[in-house]
Amino acid sequence: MTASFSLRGVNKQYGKGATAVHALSDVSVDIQDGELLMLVGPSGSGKSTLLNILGGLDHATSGEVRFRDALLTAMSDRDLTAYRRRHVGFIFQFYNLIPSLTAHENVDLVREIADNPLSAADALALVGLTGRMDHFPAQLSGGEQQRVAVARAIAKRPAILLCDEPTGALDLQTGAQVLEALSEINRLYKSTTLIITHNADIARMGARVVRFADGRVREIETNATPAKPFELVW
Ligand SMILES: Nc1ncnc2c1ncn2[C@@H]1O[C@H](COP(=O)(O)OP(=O)(O)OP(=O)(O)O)[C@@H](O)[C@H]1O
Repeated sequence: MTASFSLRGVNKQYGKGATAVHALSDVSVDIQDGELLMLVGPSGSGKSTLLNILGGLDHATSGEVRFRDALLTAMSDRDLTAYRRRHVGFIFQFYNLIPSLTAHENVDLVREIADNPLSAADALALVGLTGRMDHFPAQLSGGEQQRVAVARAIAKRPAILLCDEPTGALDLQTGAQVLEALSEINRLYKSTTLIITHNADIARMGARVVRFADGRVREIETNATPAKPFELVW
């Protein structure tokens, strides 16, 4: 497999002097193309900071971040925006859907900025929402809204899917449906998928689990047989 991301000595510091926060310290890791990787660790250990840097939302303070042949850490803001639009789908804990648009229209919006998108209907079918396309967010459950957010993220067929606590606001059953959708998309489209979770059970669905503490990678575990989302308990 080829490396999707290659990180070397990545540091991220917020602020200066005595009040500086070292959100990431000397992070070096390779992430393979098509991999499903879980990021775990205590609150404040740097997981979201790393995701934001990989997604081109934030800059590392020092070190190198490469995506395939491109050195993200040398890119201008404009190039990073182009990279993000072309290659990255984001899913956050809160779904951030536009309340006045239907599920179909919410997904359609993102397709306009993509080169070769899935149809909104196909993206919604992948997350099991064919019957809910014309519903507004307020007419959908939390799990369904999150699945619309997943459909929106995957409609542009991103090479990378970055998920920050995607089930943080959901119960077991609906959370498992969202994870099932992510795992299926990873299998079908081979999007490199990174999922942040606080939950040790959810982490078992990753082929690898990267454990953070104090802004550093403490451990990388390999799972020979990753768990299926519906086998997870939390
Ligand atoms: N914009 C910012 N300005 C200043 N400090 C920040 C900023 N963003 C994050 N931090 C700090 O950087 C550190 C890492 O934060 P980060 O959000 O990456 O942690 P996390 O592991 O994702 O935490 P959580 O699990 O609570 O989301 C924390 O100490 C946080 O307070």
